[in-house]
Amino acid sequence: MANTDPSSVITALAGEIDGAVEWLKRSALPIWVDVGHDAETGGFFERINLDGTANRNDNRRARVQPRQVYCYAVGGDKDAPASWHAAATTAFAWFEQVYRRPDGFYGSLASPTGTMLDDSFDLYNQAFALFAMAQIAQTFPPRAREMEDKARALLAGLRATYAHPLGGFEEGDPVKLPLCSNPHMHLFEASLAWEAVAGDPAPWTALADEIARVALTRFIDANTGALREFFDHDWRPYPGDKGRIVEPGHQFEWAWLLARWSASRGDAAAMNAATRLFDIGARHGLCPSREVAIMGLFDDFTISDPVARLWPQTEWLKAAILLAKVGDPADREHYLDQALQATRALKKFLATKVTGLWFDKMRPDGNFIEEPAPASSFYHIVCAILEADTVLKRIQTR
Ligand SMILES: O=P(O)(O)OC[C@H]1O[C@@H](O)[C@@H](O)[C@@H](O)[C@@H]1O
Repeated sequence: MANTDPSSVITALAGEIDGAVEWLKRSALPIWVDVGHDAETGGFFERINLDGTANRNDNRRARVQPRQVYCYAVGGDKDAPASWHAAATTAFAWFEQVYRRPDGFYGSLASPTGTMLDDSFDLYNQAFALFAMAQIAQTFPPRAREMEDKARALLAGLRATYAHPLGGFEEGDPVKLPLCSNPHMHLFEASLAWEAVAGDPAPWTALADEIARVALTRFIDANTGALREFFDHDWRPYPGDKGRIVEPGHQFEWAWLLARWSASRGDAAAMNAATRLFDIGARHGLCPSREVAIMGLFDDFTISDPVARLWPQTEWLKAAILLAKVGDPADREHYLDQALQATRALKKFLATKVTGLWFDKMRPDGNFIEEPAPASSFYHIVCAILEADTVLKRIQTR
């Protein structure tokens, strides 16, 4: 699998990434707004069928709307059709109108016409609300102040009601177990996005630093270097097999975030943790025959779930390309080669008959499950392709 000539790896990687950018701009962004956006309500559909028609009757998860808002705010650059930015704006308005509860938190699930079906609090959904607000602030400067006020109020609410005494956040009020690393990962992502765009970055810097500390001291096992998913109320591994789950996609996703954080803070220990996470994902989380990242391991690195979903491939790519830039220069060729492998893995999932859609799950036998493409994966794809394009260009010009 490994390709050892550095210049040929960069050339191959640049070719793959150019192809991915082309696919994104010419096929994916157009179809997910033309077919995937519901002009009647202003929100986004959950899924597009593989024949290219919208799946209009799905209920809509709160996480999907802000993820799609991010895609069309960040993807709609100056040459983009006006409909892309318009879709981001109307979907955010729909999200606010439908999911926002009187206490300022966001509920979890709504019907296609906008009736709230499950208004329960989920930390995960609050993280994506914050993330979308940051991208709106970035893309639409006249709305920056409004978004910052809104995001600050949401963060204040989270701190007031859900702050965990040992750092990080609770899953519920009253206490709900297990505690989870996953929503913290997305809060970390949102805090880094806000740190870059806020008029007053201080609360976001504090949030990012707090989450990094909890990740380094609680989520990551000091002996193996692996990051777990589920915890008891003292941030110890949750009892039973649940507490032993280690997801390769999340090893990569946290590696990317901790590498970003470490580069901005000059924190060498965090960079070591990030490279170790990457290494665990790459050593134990890749299927040699299918050449893709799989869903689940246990803490002894045996396989807990051999299915390969699309999103871990995007996280593999983001972490590899960034570590090629900010990691140990002696390992650059290794990371570039990993980025090339990840790009090729991602491409397998994008090979649908109607261009611009994707398969979400590859079975252990290498066949994809034939099912509608979920909108929830788009944010992973957009972020990975834009990150790979930007970082590779920086690597090439230095
Ligand atoms: O499962 P969906 O909604 O497609 O989201 C895709 C995935 O995104 C990742 O960043 C993680 O948070 C996963 O736990 C999640 O499953």
